[in-house]
Amino acid sequence: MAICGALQMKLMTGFDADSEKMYAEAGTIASEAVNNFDTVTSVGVQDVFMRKYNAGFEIPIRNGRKSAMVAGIMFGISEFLSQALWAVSFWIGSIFVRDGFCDFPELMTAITGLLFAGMMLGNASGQASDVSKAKIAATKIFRLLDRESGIDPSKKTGEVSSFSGHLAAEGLRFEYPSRPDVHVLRGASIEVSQGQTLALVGASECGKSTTIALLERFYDPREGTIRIDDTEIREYNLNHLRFNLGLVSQEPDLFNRSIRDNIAYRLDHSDGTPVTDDTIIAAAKAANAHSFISELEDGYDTVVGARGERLSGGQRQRVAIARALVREPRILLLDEATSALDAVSERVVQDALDKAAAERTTVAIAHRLSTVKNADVIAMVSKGRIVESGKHEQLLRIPNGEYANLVKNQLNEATDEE
Ligand SMILES: Nc1ncnc2c1ncn2[C@@H]1O[C@H](COP(=O)(O)OP(=O)(O)OP(=O)(O)O)[C@@H](O)[C@H]1O
Repeated sequence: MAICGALQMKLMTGFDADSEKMYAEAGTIASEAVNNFDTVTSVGVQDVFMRKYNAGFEIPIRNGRKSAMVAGIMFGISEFLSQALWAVSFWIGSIFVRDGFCDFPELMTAITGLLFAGMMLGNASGQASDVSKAKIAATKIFRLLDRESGIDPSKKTGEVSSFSGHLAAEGLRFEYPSRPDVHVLRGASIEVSQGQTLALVGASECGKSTTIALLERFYDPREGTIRIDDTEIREYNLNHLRFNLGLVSQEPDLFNRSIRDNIAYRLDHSDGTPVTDDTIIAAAKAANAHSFISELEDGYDTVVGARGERLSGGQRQRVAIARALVREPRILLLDEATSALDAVSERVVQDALDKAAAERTTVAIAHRLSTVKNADVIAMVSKGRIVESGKHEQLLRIPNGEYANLVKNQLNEATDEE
């Protein structure tokens, strides 16, 4: 019976592991469809997602049948053995009593002991499928728990209340862990002095957002250093580092809470003291958000909905800017902060960003030349390297330069559109 149980567990571990993988994939498809509900319905691909989702269950169903078959056969064998044990024990026992080896009470004591042990073993083998599932789940959990990140958020040293804002990155080389063969950054170096604006420009996928991700320490570079105020960013306490960098990205994440909470969000949690209304309003004013917030029926108490769905793109972005500014960071990171907006919203948001950048060190990724032209330094990124850097006019003078070509192309596109 114990052998049956062990065999059942061994066979079913393989089936269950495959099924677990397929369930996870089907779950990913379902959550993609739900999270992108608007896109999925507007392009009418619900059926495609349904088919993919159903296809995800083909292997688990097949495995489920095999697994039920194995469990059934093994259960049958172990039940048969347990009943056979009764029969054989009574048969042999009766011979022992007949030949005088033992009396009847001794026989019953031995048989009861034997049979109960057998039944317990049989029951245990019935749990084999649960044991194999628990083994798979526990392996995943322990693998996750044993993983050590090189980026330690619990490090207590390196606390910093504010930066002065000098930023320098040198020789950055980086590949994403999920795609180690793709060399995203191949020795990129940038420097921006306190209070200046650096614009990162370049073709799609050349590594601009990745540079911002490294500055925020979402990842560490494989090679190279990033220094803020002449200290390597690995030396800073991670929370303090991020707290002092104001990040505004293309699609801001707003929480399904009031505008006030969304602006004050991280400050409330950092030292436990709530942010005053004056501070929130000052940040909203600096982000050109105060007037539209005041016009809402519930003002700063307006709940914005999941991911800010009750606000327009431009309004969401201005709340995100206010959230970045309320902490008064000395360094602002703008990752295509206006590229998802229409022309009118873009102007209002850009105006807010220009105001915010005026007193701060700013690293901005932007596609539109009107946004980058006035930057103190423009860095042209190409295939993971900075190939040109300087002011707009300087870069335009480089014969056949990449930035000059980019400008020419954008001007041609603008003329074609007219
Ligand atoms: N999380 C990730 N995992 C794996 N690869 C990624 C990840 N994020 C980006 N990449 C890859 O890294 C490369 C650089 O991406 P990155 O977003 O830095 O480019 P970018 O210059 O900002 O592009 P764009 O202007 O289109 O936003 C791309 O090939 C991209 O597919």
